Amino acid sequence: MTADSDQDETGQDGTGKVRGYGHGGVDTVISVEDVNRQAAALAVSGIPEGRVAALAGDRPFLAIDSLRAGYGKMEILHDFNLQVGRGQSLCLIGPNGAGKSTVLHSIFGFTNIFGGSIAVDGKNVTRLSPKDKLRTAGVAYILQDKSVFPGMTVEENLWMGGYLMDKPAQAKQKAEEIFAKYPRLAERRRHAAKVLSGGERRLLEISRALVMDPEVLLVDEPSIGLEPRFIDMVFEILHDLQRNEGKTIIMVEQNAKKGLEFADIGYVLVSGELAMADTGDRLLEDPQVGRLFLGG
Ligand SMILES: Nc1ncnc2c1ncn2[C@@H]1O[C@H](COP(=O)(O)OP(=O)(O)OP(=O)(O)O)[C@@H](O)[C@H]1O
Repeated sequence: MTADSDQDETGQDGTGKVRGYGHGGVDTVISVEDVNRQAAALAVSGIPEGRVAALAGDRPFLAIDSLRAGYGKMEILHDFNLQVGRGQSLCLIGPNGAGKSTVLHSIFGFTNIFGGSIAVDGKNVTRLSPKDKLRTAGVAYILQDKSVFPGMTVEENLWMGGYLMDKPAQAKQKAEEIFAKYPRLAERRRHAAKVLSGGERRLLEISRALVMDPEVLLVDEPSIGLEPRFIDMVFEILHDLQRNEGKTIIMVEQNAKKGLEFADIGYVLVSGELAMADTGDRLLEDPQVGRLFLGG
């Protein structure tokens, strides 16, 4: 939680209530149960035919078709579809437990797939291992908070990002390119990762994924645990990677307002099903999204 607010960056205040991020500040309080009940009603009407494809433009770069996936024998995603064009960004929002992170886990190969397919640049990658997703399909997964190796230096953490490269020298060269781009990391290259601020640590997590030069970044909760000033910094970094380096970004973000402001495409996921799909801007203006996820 921040010093000047009694809610954390997810909009939850520790009482089981979700407090909104209305444009003029917090203006509604709605219970988690109410969010789930009302969100479930959203899923009933479904998505207009062709909407998912239209949002992704002419040709989807990453496409998920009728995916059924989960953990063990439990199916979490039911006939889930997603399409994103090359260089686009997409943000998944929705109630707790809706399956948002499971979408990222499934793309990267962390779940059991019961049906459907995942393609990157027209190639079927549904059953590739995480290692091959990274090495051959160019998909990187940026873990939630606390994934850096705290006792290792910043540069050692970056080199670890290249552990799948054929030669260690390649990872070191890529690390130098990253240091040139982010002086803030370069200044701290021989410091242990544990002494970094929250924002610097998130920058290191993102940078470590960049060592393999992926085309698709799966970003799980980039704002989690960060002070507001660092949240803005992290979104600016992601924005730069999308706009200036052409990365395709698929993100899960509890701070729905930030996520939808950032993303070209927004999806609302409810109980493992796609309930709404539109541009990020239009979802931000949608009264139901506003009431349930933005606080009024
Ligand atoms: N590794 C796992 N093994 C078994 N079940 C899991 C695992 N990870 C998630 N789940 C279950 O899958 C469901 C969806 O979880 P998921 O984390 O994808 O939801 P989410 O929408 O990202 O939620 P949140 O916003 O709370 O992070 C939940 O019921 C959760 O308990």
